Amino acid sequence: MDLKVCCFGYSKTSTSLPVSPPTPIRSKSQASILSSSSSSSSSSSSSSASPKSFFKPRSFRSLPSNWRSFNSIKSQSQPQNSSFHILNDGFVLEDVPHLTNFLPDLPSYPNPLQKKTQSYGLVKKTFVTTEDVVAENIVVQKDSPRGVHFRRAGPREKVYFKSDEVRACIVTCGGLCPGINTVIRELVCALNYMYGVDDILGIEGGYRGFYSKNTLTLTTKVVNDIHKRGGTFLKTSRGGHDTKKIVDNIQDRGINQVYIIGGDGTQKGAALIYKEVEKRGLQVAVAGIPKTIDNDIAVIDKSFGFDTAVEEAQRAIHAAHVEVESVENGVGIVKLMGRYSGFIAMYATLASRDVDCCLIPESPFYLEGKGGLFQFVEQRLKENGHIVIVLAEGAGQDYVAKDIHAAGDKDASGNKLLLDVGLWLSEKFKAYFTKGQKMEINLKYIDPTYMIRAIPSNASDNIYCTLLAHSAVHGAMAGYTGFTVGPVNSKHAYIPISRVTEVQNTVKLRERMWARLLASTNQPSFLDCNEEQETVVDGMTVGVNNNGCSAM
Ligand SMILES: Nc1ncnc2c1ncn2[C@@H]1O[C@H](COP(=O)(O)OP(=O)(O)OP(=O)(O)O)[C@@H](O)[C@H]1O
Ligand SMILES: O=P(O)(O)OC[C@H]1O[C@](O)(CO)[C@@H](O)[C@@H]1O
Ligand SMILES: [Mg+2]
Repeated sequence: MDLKVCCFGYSKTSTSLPVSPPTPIRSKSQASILSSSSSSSSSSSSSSASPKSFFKPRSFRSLPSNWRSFNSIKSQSQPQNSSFHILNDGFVLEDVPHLTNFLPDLPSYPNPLQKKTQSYGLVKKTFVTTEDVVAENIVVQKDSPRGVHFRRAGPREKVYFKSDEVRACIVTCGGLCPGINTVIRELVCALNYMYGVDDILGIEGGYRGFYSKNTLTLTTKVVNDIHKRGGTFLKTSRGGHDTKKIVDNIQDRGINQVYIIGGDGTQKGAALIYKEVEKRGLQVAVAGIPKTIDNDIAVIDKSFGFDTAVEEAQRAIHAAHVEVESVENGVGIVKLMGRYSGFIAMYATLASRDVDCCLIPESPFYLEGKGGLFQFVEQRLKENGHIVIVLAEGAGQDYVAKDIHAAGDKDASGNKLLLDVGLWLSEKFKAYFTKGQKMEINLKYIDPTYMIRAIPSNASDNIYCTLLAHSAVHGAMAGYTGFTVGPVNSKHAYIPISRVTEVQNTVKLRERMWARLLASTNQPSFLDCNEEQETVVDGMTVGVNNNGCSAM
């Protein structure tokens, strides 16, 4: 047989996973707690319907002569908590867990979308099959291995929940982002309109809300207008993740589908909840929906709200440009969000064309001397009479901390609290130009960070949020769990949570987008041009020749 199947983290078979005996039922949890011995009036047995029999070897090409070693593929990404299915032509499926992995006798039912009266009645191919996958890399070389794939998101022929036995909950955690309310609204509508679920709870105030607050009842009527508002209808918080208390609460309330909207920290919390649910043998699907204004979540094309944020940032940049154009030696500084990732700053700069210089966390800069920021600003002021600088809030943090001897404080989730680099830079410019009597400058510092984050999502983000919500609901109803949804090369996929939390998405200085930005602003790269030396770029040490170009 020419099929290689490899599993990491847990076994795909049911034998190696402990399944807890049924625990006493306290509320609606009857449907939520199924032991391996449970049986019910299933329309089909899970052993044939469960997604274990996918990717039959006959569906794939035979071994190419220059097939690279299994290890090289495995080492590209090796999630702790997902299973790999590797075929010998270099095809890798990074699969997401399924409830039948630890509840092998779980009954399945025909998907209610099969009814012709439902919204999907006319769709040519209603259901995504077990063989539909999404490729992580679409730029490939001839004869290169087929690489990593994820399961395509969408409705499945069989579901593992009866509609009237679903008790779903939704929680939002971490910072705000345009579009959260749209996701909440669309989760409720998708559950209700497509799957006939009418028992949906809102967990208020982030993870801590599971154990410290009463729930809200969410109906399509309650959420009808919330997408028109910024923020989160369910409120949010940082800190307060206590896996045991959260899962106790899920169990006590009889919740069997958990939709978790949040950033990288939230997704790490979701992975822990999934693991605990699995340990307890509960029929609870855990679905993560990635949210981050910083666009710092790996694997997915981009995060929802990002487009809206970039669009809104234009308004601030435009205001800065108008201000500095109208005075002599105008210096405009606009600070945008981006703790470790400068995507908003980079895209807003590229979109605007009014920006002379963009500073991001990934690209260290310096002020004094040849190739430094002071020299560049002075030159642009002499040439144009004004300059606009866009600054991601996480840029130059080490530089600032060293300069002002700041201690590294943290927020409730353990994230480093940032120093105000915009204020710091403003003072530095004033000291250099005005106090140093070089020239009188007119400095305007604009900090629109929270204004950008607090607005409702724009049209394209609204559509994106709808797709995310639908994908999450289809996945949970189909029995998938411990997954995150998101577009990979513009096709929505189910991605193992661990895969999106192991690294952060950052701007890569050695990729083309940053080069496009440098070409567009014609700003310095801040690589030291004076001598041949080594510098750290994208976490790698590279040689830099005396033109400031990478020598590798
Ligand atoms: N490593 C972790 N393990 C478990 N829970 C975590 C972890 N990191 C963060 N959390 C929890 O996730 C929630 C949100 O985390 P955090 O404040 O870091 O925001 P986030 O989800 O990363 O979103 P963003 O950074 O985009 O605002 C908090 O309740 C926090 O306790
Ligand atoms: O002040 P808060 O709400 O903690 O959020 C600030 C942080 O949240 C983020 O928007 C990420 O969600 C960062 O860009 C920012 O540093
Ligand atoms: Mg985060």
